Amino acid sequence: MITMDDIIREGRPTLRKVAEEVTFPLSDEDKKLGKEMMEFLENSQDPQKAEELQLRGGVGLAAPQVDVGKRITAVLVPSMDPDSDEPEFKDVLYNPKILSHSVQQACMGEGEGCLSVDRDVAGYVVRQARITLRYYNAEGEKKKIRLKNYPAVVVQHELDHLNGVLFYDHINEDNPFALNEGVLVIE
Ligand SMILES: OCN(O)CCCc1ccccc1
Ligand code: NI
Repeated sequence: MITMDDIIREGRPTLRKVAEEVTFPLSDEDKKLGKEMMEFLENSQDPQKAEELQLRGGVGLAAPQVDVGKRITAVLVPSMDPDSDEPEFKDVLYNPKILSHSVQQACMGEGEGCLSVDRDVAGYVVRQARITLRYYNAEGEKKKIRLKNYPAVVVQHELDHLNGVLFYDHINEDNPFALNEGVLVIE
C-alpha cells in the first residue's frame, strides 16, 4: 500500500524527468501500480483512513511521485456537491495526452499544492480552462474525454508531473497573483 513515505519530495531527480510511455498489453506491475495509486487517493480522502495512515489529502497522484518514471497517473476528483457520492472524475490514466484545449485559461482561486512539495507556494497557476484528453485505461481501452474546471486543472497538474514540471513553475515570480483578462478563477 502506498503511504506518504513512498512519495518523493522536491530535490529527488525523478520529479524533474520526462516519464516514459508504458507499453500495451500492460504489465502486471503497471496494472498493480495504477491500482495502488488510486487506492492511495481513496484512502487520502477517507477521514478515518487518512488519520490512521497519516496521509495528506490528494486528488491526483502521478507515478514519478512514487519514484517511477512512467506515464501513469491516478485521478480522483470528488464532486463539489457535498450531497453527491459520485466523484466528478475518477480513473487511472495510462499514456495520457491533451489533444486540444480552449483558448480560455483558468486557475484555482486558492492556488495549488502538491504532495511532493512540503511547503505552501502562493500564487495563481494559470492553465487551460477546458481540455480534450486521450488516454488508455487499465483495460487498455482508448478513451477520449472533455474536461473543464477543477477536473481539467487536476489532470493538467498530473500531466505536468509526467513531464518533470511542478505547479509553481507556472507562477509569475514578479507578481504571483497577476491575471490576464478573461482568465477564469475557479473558487
Ligand atoms: O500530483 C498530485 N498532487 O501533488 C496532489 C495535489 C493535486 C492538485 C492540487 C491542487 C490543484 C490541482 C491538483
Ligand atoms: Ni502534484
